[in-house]
Amino acid sequence: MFGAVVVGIGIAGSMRIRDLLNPLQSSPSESLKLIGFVSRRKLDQFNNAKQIELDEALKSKDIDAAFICTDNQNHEESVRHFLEVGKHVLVEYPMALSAEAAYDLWRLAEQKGKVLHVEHIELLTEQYKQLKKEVQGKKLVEGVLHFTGGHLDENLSGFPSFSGIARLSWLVDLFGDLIVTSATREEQKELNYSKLTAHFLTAENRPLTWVEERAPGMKRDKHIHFSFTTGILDTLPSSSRASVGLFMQDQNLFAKKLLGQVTREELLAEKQRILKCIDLAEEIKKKCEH
Ligand SMILES: NC(=O)C1=CN([C@@H]2O[C@H](COP(=O)(O)OP(=O)(O)OC[C@H]3O[C@@H](n4cnc5c(N)ncnc54)[C@H](O)[C@@H]3O)[C@@H](O)[C@H]2O)C=CC1
Ligand SMILES: C=CC1=C(C)/C(=C/c2[nH]c(/C=C3N=C(/C=C4\NC(=O)C(C)=C4C=C)C(C)=C\3CCC(=O)O)c(CCC(=O)O)c2C)NC1=O
Repeated sequence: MFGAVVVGIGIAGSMRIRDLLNPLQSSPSESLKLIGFVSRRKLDQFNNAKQIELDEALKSKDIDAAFICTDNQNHEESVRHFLEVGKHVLVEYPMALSAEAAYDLWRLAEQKGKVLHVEHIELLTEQYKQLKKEVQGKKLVEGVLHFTGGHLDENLSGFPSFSGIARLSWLVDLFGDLIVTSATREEQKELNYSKLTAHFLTAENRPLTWVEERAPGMKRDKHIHFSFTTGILDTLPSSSRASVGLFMQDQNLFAKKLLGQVTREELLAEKQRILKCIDLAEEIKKKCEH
């Protein structure tokens, strides 16, 4: 059994507590046991889970793993604290808000011999799995991925190429290695309007564009326009809900890693994908700031 603590009780943290208390039957998640949660608010009890102080969680011999579900801005610090005291860590994406911090945290995890797992539920949705099937084997001519969503506080969420890393993760998982050719950022501060546009080239020199647009009240949505040599794909597959919740799927993956049931090759491929996306996010940020 691995004792677990959840840090940060917002949308993601609440779902983590729910899933830790109700693991999927006969799945690796049954090897995780919720010991308590850490929150800055005084909550005492949450779904029968017990609130504990951060210091206590870091010291506790009953806790083997921490689920970091705080705002992006806090990820680096929390991940570092728990790795330093020899705990395994699951962190919600993005793992950090700079490439330097991300590489540093992986090094620390390896030094300590602990699992560092970054949640990427955007790759686990039925819609994405279907999209991946539709794209597989096709040759890209050019493509656009346009995301819209509500306003995010950048002090908490970080630069949009990091808070929007799930879109980068789609593009890299679909089309392989990318290089950033240019990136711009448009902002109307008084309206909390923000639009990031990044241009890439694939390894086959095909152009890809990512737009991340946010404003108060803007609907959370994604649009694609992918031209292939065989035709155009401009609607995302409609998809049913996964029979196993996304956070539960992710928790199973983490538990499998703790149990040593994931091969070195798989671990390495995942780490490389995550760092590749973080590198792109960093590169986009730099280009926008120039
Ligand atoms: N909501 C979702 O569907 C998904 C969220 N995520 C990621 O999960 C993380 C959290 O997102 P949400 O739950 O949506 O945000 P949220 O704003 O609902 O929750 C964040 C919580 O962390 C708490 N917090 C911040 N700093 C803290 C600290 N130092 N100690 C203890 N608690 C602290 C905040 O008070 C808040 O309750 C983000 O990194 C986000 O990118 C990832 C995938 C999906
Ligand atoms: C209803 C308000 C709502 C909020 C505040 C919300 C927040 C939210 N959803 C996210 C991703 C995500 N959120 C979901 C799914 C959900 N997330 C949910 O909170 C719910 C209810 C679902 C279920 C449909 C998925 C699948 C992702 C991964 C990125 C994606 O594919 O869009 C993220 C991570 C950053 C990002 O990728 O943009 C945040 C902060 N999502 C919401 O839907």
